[in-house]
Amino acid sequence: MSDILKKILDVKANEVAAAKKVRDLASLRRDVENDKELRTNLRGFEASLRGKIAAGQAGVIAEVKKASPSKGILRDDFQPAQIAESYAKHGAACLSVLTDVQFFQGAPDYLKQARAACDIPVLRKDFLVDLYQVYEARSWGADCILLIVAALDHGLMAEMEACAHALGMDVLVEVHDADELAAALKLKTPLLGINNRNLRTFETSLQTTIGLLPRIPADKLVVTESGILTPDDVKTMRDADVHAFLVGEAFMRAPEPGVELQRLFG
Ligand SMILES: O=C(O)c1ccccc1NCC(=O)[C@H](O)[C@H](O)COP(=O)(O)O
Repeated sequence: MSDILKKILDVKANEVAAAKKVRDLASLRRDVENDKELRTNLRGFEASLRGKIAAGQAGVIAEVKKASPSKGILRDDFQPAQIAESYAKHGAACLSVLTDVQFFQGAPDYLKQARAACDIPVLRKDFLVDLYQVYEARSWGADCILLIVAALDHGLMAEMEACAHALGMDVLVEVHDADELAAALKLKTPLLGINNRNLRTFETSLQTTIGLLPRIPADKLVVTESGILTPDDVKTMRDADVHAFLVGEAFMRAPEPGVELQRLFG
């Protein structure tokens, strides 16, 4: 495991322990399961991606991310609601909102603000290490969670997936290599993210996605993540039959993120 991932996971374990002291898992779970609004107010993350792709378009998961460990601050004028509106207006299928505070300068409130400003589904983008965070995600309105194979014991990962599905959320499982892919394919979710960022060097290579494609069954929906910066990058992926994208930096650095989405994806 890379040093940065180790550091992030330590922080997450501490955050969960602190949150449980305020409200324990049983109580959070009860609140989420008994909230009628939360049981019904779901937007269908996978369905939104598939809808765009069926219409011949790219399924773009547009990220709301103020900063990152590799690049520092990406955007000074950071207004999650405005960014979300811009993405939705210019054709994003879904949003990805960073809720991590320490490393990405995200916040749970940003997820709530972004979701309230549009009608497209939202991914809680964070490093999930405990069932508690799955319930948290739904309590904040998330329609989908991210499970990172490199960060999780495989038994716990399956348990978190089952919990998310029981709450009506979709699950995006993320891999970086063939071993992680083998573990991800044991899950039920059809949403398979391939992250092009090497977590040791922070370098991105689209070959990470391309190289894993032959090992992926046809019923999986591949999402290529990280390092999509130009229309040529998009073309490379679409030529390889990859039509779903998770993009952050390229949009965050643009004056109007949604306009940049349209420029990259046409
Ligand atoms: O973005 C980082 O620097 C980073 C560092 C360590 C772990 C994860 C990291 N990023 C998470 C992501 O997956 C990206 O935010 C997402 O794929 C969008 O990538 P990009 O378009 O390159 O901003």
